[in-house]
Amino acid sequence: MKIYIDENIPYAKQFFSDFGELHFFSGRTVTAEQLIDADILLVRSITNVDEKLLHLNKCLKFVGTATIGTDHIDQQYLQQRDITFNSAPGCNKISVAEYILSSLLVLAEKMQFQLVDKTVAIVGAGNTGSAVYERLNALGLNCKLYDPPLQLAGDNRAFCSFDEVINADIISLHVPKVSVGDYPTVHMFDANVLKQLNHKQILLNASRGEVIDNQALLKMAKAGLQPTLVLDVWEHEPTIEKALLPFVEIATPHIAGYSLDGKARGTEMLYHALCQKVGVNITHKAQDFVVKPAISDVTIEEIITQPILKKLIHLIFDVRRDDALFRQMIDQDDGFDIMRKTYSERREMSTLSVNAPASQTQLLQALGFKAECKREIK
Ligand SMILES: NC(=O)C1=CN([C@@H]2O[C@H](COP(=O)(O)OP(=O)(O)OC[C@H]3O[C@@H](n4cnc5c(N)ncnc54)[C@H](O)[C@@H]3O)[C@@H](O)[C@H]2O)C=CC1
Ligand SMILES: O=C(O)C(=O)[C@H](O)COP(=O)(O)O
Repeated sequence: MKIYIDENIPYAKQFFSDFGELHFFSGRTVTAEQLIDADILLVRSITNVDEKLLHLNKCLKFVGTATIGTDHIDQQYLQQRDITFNSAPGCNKISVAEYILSSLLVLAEKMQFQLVDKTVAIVGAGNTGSAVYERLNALGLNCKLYDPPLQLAGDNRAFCSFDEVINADIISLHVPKVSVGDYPTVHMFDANVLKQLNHKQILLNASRGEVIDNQALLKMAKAGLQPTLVLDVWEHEPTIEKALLPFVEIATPHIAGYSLDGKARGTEMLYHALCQKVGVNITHKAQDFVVKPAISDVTIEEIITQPILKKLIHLIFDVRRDDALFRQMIDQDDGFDIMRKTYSERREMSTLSVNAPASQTQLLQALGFKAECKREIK
């Protein structure tokens, strides 16, 4: 069997060598000619899998994307050709939530506010939105969820209106890219919605760039009216609107989901799907391949205040590192993609054991750490 794999899928050799001959390709430039004899195709989000890419291939049986998002896959076309498709739902939801947490802690320090005083609207209450909710709710923010499709489907959590979204102190976007149907998300934040926001609010987008009309945002920013912006995703990646950058407080090149753990989980999920498709037993586990973290234990002697939490989170992941590097790299040819390709190892909070007073373990666990109980503070 010939298996064609995006070169940026980690641990592909370890997981897929048993299935046949592996061929690696560059996700942005792969062509129909290259894939002519592929039996299995494994991609990431930067490869559009459609008729244009697959029309020369007559033997493809399985397509997998090691990502949560599936907007780059023409699933109807794959269905027509009877090609099995699997994605990796939720694989990197924790990384996205940790990106949001780091960003908010940085902004809270810089702008001198307490998270607990803020209301946050989470737009999209699926895997990533819920992971964000769990963490921010544990920190005492007033969290509101906005997700009409889920609400309509009978999800029994409390949901808010769009009016409440645009009036929240913090708005965090966690929707898929959808351009048709009753609840499209492309330009959900268009000029009309953006003009209802103000400079006291914070708007974070770690979903897909197209959810915010970037030109309308730029216009607003040039007039000095934009909310504080955290943008991980951009319209027209990798050729983004660079003029936006000076107006963005935290800017990164679509790496919110880029922890090693999240990526490895994505590969493992495709491996499971392929084992099922081919009818073989699962013999490999991501944890056999993923290396130990650089920092694995820490002890906290006090009650966790916001400054202590910031230090703790940033032992593992500090979004300012990525923001600084991005601003340096974006002017290089291919800087957006080079930074993603050479992204230095980032781990999830779950790789850190925190030894803390017993009263703090519930919070630490809700934030995703391995919490170990220490004697209570007197
Ligand atoms: N920046 C990054 O590195 C990453 C970005 N993503 C993006 O985040 C998106 C969301 O991921 P998940 O939460 O895991 O997906 P999910 O499918 O679990 O949840 C998405 C939620 O959005 C809701 N939704 C859809 N249309 C909506 C609308 N018009 N208004 C409000 N809610 C709406 C859906 O009902 C669903 O509950 C992915 O589709 C992907 O595009 C995902 C992982 C990493
Ligand atoms: O999982 C998703 O959806 C994402 O957005 C990925 O984190 C994007 O990573 P690449 O597939 O572009 O490497």
